[in-house]
Amino acid sequence: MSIAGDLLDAAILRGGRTPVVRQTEAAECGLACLAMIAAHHGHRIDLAALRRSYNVSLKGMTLLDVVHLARRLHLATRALRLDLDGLSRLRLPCILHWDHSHFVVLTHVGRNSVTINDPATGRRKVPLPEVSRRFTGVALEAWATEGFERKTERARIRVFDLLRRTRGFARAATQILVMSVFLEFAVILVPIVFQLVLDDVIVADDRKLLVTVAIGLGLVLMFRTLVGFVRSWCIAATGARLTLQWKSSLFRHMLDLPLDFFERRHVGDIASRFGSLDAIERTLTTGPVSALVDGVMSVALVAMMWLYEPMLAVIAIGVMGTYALMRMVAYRFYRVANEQAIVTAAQENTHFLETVRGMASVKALTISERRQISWHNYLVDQISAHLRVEKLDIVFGSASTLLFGLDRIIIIVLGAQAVMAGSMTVGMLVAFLAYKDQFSQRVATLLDTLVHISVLSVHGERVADIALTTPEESSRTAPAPVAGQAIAAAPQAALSARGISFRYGDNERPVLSAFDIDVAAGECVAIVGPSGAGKTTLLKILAGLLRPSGGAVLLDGVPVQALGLERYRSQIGCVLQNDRLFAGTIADNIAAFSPAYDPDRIARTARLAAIHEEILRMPMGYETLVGDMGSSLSGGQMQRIVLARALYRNPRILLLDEATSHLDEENERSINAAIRSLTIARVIVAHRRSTIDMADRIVTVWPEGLAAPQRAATDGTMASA
Ligand SMILES: Nc1ncnc2c1ncn2[C@@H]1O[C@H](COP(=O)(O)OP(=O)(O)OP(=O)(O)O)[C@@H](O)[C@H]1O
Repeated sequence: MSIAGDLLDAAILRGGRTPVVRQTEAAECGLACLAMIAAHHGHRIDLAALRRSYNVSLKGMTLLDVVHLARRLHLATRALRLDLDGLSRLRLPCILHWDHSHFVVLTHVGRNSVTINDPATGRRKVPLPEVSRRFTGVALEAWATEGFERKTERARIRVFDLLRRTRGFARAATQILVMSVFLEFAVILVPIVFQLVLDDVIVADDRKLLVTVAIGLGLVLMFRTLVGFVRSWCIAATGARLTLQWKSSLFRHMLDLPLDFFERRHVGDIASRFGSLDAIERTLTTGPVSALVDGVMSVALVAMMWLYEPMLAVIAIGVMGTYALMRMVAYRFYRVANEQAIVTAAQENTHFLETVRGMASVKALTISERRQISWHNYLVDQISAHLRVEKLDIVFGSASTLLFGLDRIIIIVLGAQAVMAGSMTVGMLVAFLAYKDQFSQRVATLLDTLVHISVLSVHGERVADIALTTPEESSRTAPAPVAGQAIAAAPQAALSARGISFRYGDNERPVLSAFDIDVAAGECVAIVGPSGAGKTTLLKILAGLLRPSGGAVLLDGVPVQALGLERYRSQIGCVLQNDRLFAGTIADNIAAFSPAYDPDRIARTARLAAIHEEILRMPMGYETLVGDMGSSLSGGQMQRIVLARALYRNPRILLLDEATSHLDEENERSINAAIRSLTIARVIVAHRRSTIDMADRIVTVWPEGLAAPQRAATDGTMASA
């Protein structure tokens, strides 16, 4: 989209027409379209706020889901099937089903083209032949009904709140401010000295005064350099402190977020949201202080100019006013351009990370060319978005050079006339010009700073997605267990789940409904069921990783929530389907990077997991380094180390999700024997007969909504609990 396009967006943002809301996650086009339509009718809601009221899974939304959410926003809807001719009769803006997997908002229908707001790429005109290829023929009209409120709902972080809560910022800001004020004295003083030199020293040929003035100027210069040096030092130190404080507390917060937060977002997007803190820090370290100083200085400089020549001062103020007006008008599209630059950078980063992580598949499928093309497209989007911001900067830079240059010429001409008329001296004119230049520069910088600070809200919105998501209740935040609810010290425990219900998104069918399971202390239960039935989901719920929408998990009869999640998890040894190792040694990984690990216990658990001998045969034994995410190990080795890691914790409950799926028969047999010999409660999700057979009992999970005869047909061999 061009600068003209940005201008259009900006105008629309002002005028209440249909703004572009960009999706930041792959599955969010439906949400973004609804946000656009709601904004058109006056309810300006951002995606973060919408996401909070409606959980969309990574699979995205169907048209029916869009209808349901529209109803919650008090928008009435009408779904239609139509051909191209019917587009002109639609009530606009409306949602079009696009490319069979995407939604866009139709805002205008012309003779040869239509205008759409595409949540993925922005606003554009689409020629009718392209529409006929991409439009699936399904449209959804939406309009405000009773109960619809014109309001603004934004889940964003107020950047100044961040500052208020930052330790030591107020003190550092005050120091920087005081030093800035000292520096500014020099700015006010120097033109007066120039005037003195021109009017008194040169005219009167006063050499003694010249020496005094030169010494004075030298002292001012030294003072300025020193204060400037200390000020820059303070700014750098404050910036570093802010980054450290903000990033570590945001990372801490992120670690406490529930697992489903990460399951619904791309890793590149989360990284980019995190990176938004850098942008906030860069602007806020100096922004508020320099805005304050520039503001006060502008007033002081106006006063100085007024003292010299009010008429010339009025001209300087008038030109400045014109520039300020121009920046205000253009602010909105500067913001839109910035927003696009950030979102496209996140998309490019996500694609990049995904490609690097999936390199083996890329090569095996010979899709390097296709990945290259799609990455190239993202990169072009990103670079053009940045280019748009840069072009805007160039436009403003040139406009200010032109305006202030003209202003200077006018003032020199009028000032020279005043000197010739005797109402000003040459020294006064030079001093006035120095003040005027400072004034123009200060106000321009002040406006730039204000624009940058306001654009920070874009970054604030992105950080808010992490910072405002409610953390799961951990032991740190959970109340201390009430008497009788503490975890017993006995090595064995019973696990049960009562009435468990779960769905991945508000728009998803339930995976589990009112599901019950009891595992007695010391018992081994195998969970079986067809693929996609919900076994992994159940195991994650039992492990305290997913929070069920209904029902409760109980350890020895005490609900998990009452125990505190972290305390509960510390009792559980868990091996998930795609469990990962972290970069470090094998010993570090088995001991989960505990600083005081017990080598004997590590060897014992590795023996149980049938990996001890293999580790000893490795070049550096337990000190062998494991690559990023376990990449230097075979799938089977990784599975056994992950199992050893789970056993190292001395768990009271062991949960295994296809933990032996990569193993050969012999290794599987010895692991099964080891697991059978354990005396703790075990829950094992398995497909293999040999693993299922070692269980004391089998529980079958059936896909929700599957009728009994279908269940029998799905798997006749499975025993039911
Ligand atoms: N993150 C997710 N978002 C949305 N839906 C999901 C997610 N993870 C799983 N599902 C869906 O939940 C259902 C149950 O998945 P689950 O992984 O629990 O099945 P499973 O019985 O363990 O399957 P398998 O035996 O193939 O591992 C599936 O329909 C799956 O598509």
